[in-house]
Amino acid sequence: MALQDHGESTRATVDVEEVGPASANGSLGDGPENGSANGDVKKVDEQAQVQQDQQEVATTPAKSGGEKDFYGELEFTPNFAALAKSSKPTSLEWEDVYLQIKGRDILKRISGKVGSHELMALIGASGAGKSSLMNVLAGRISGTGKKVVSGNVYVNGAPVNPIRYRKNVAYVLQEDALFATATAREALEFSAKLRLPNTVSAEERKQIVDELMVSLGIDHVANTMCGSEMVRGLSGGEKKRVSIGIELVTSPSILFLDEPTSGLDSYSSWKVVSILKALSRSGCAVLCTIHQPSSETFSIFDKVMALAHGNIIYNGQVATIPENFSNHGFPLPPNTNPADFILLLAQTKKENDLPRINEEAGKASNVEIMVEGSNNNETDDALAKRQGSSIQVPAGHGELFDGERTASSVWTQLSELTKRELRNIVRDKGALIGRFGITAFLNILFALIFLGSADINDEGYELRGHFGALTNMFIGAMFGASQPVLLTLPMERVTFLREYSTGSYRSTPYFLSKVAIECILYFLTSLLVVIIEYWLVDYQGNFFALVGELFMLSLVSASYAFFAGSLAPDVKSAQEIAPLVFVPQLLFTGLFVSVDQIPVFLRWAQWLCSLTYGLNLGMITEFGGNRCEPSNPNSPSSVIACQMFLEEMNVETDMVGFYIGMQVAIFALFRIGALFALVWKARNFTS
Ligand SMILES: Nc1ncnc2c1ncn2[C@@H]1O[C@H](COP(=O)(O)OP(=O)(O)OP(=O)(O)O)[C@@H](O)[C@H]1O
Repeated sequence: MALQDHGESTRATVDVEEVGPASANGSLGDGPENGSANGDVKKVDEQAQVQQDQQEVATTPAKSGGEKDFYGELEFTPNFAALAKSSKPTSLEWEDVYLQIKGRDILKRISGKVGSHELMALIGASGAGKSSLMNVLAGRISGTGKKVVSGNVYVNGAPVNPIRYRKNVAYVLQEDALFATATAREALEFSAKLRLPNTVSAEERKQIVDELMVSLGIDHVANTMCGSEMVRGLSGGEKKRVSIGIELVTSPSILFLDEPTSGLDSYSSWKVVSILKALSRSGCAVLCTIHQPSSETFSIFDKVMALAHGNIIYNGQVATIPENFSNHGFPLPPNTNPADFILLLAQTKKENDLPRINEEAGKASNVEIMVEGSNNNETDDALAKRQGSSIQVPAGHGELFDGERTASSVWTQLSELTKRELRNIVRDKGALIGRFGITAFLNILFALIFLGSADINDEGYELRGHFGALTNMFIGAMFGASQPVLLTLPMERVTFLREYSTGSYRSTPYFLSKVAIECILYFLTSLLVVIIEYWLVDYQGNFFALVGELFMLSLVSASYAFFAGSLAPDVKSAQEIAPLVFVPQLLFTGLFVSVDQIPVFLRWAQWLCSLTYGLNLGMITEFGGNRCEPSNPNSPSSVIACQMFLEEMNVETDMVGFYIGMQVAIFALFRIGALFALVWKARNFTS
């Protein structure tokens, strides 16, 4: 059957007389890109006409469904004319993309194209390979480990290595990885401040954010917090539009979206896809995976690629689906949503019985205009090739991670991140009340239980009670500091991964901002604990020494939690890992068994126990020197008894510096470990 050759009404593309030997260049495999200076891209001289067309398309509000569009009456006409001025019209083409994971063929030589000004949907049953294809094209999967990747990718007709090109594309994740307590405006401003070069003035940034909020239809909720499961905030559709806006601040020319409508009702989905259509009209090539779109939403797309079992079953215009399938012996029943029809076919037919309809097959390849001297449309790679230089980028080593390249300075990153963390503490009132309220409640309870236990002048004084009160206070500080981190980090981590992987900031400012805020919080909670307990329990040591020791232990305990939270896939797993880290600490303090009695091959673990060092310092503060000397001769307390107790507990009063040094070392070790764990996750971050 002869496929119809459908015109591309909105694209600014031109046929080329000659296309260079593509397979040698822009390959997805391990090989370097070493294309020639000539021959890859054929330039044409119709630029002026095409650019005029592009401008017209860009300034025309997107229509979202023609006459069938009953939502159209609601007059939602997003317009990204402003973006059209700053983004470069770009097309994305891929050829023979192959992906194998653990010996299984996931993508079987897929070819396709999404032109500038085009919106393409990637559909297919679950597991068909949609996300995999998009991740390969977006440079988020490389041929390392058990993955084999090959194929060619072209941007504006020039071969590129997607991993190298990754920083030029925007990727909107399925999960809205938004900072819950930031407002919609703050989320966009944060992205603009950290991702736009510092040549962009504050006023220009504000204008970009303002225009985006209007275009995305979120200006009316500008000051509403994004929200989360714990914090009330934006609706699902509004959050998705904020997520898109965050990526749009950099005026990307290629936009990928992984299931942008998942979890949204049909009107919200329609609105999001209408926005994508308008975006494509600004010159952006937009590709998104989508599950079960309504007919109205599906008809907004220009093109669709349907996958099944890693193969294309349809690649072409949305409008010609009925005709093409009918020509292949699969007539679309009347009043059927074409997307549902394709998905049903994909899931009910055997692999060999499925059609392979490809409108692009056999067509002369189209490439976007490239003009010598004017780099308007040109990619870095294309420029390098035109100039005859070769680019060698081994798969799996995007520059983003190797150099942690960011647009803003480290100081800007540190100040923005710290401001955001501070705001988070103030706005998340539930967490704030919980943190200080629970600390106050528990320590009042402890103080009442151990009321006067540390009073060495009391005739009923018992060293055991004094030590018990002290131990309880330190154990409380350890768990009090680690629990909030274990609960929040796995949730916050996805935001870090998104922001870090898009080059918003480096890892060090992120960690420093966290530590800065922790310092404030842990100092205040430690102070609160000692204020409550000091006089009620009647501790003997220096008030500020006890505050400092609890503060140090809190910071180190949070480091363990940070490490566990960085490794754990979710909150539940983090909670499950926590006992592994904290319970052994109780055993190595010497509370239940002397360390000398623990088998030698396990004894090394004592060196990693911050609780031991913290408690040793606390014991020196409470029982060291002549602090056990009572003024009441009837009290059983005595300096000698305390010294013997310290010896029994293996506490050396002249090793204060060592105990502090070990706390600092453990703090650094686990923080750096967590940092590596997070950066490693960010490197492998694909969804
Ligand atoms: N890291 C991996 N290890 C093993 N198999 C994988 C991995 N990533 C993807 N796959 C497999 O590749 C196939 C395609 O997955 P992919 O996520 O691309 O499908 P999808 O079409 O996007 O599905 P969904 O709509 O459910 O997200 C699936 O069978 C999946 O199990």
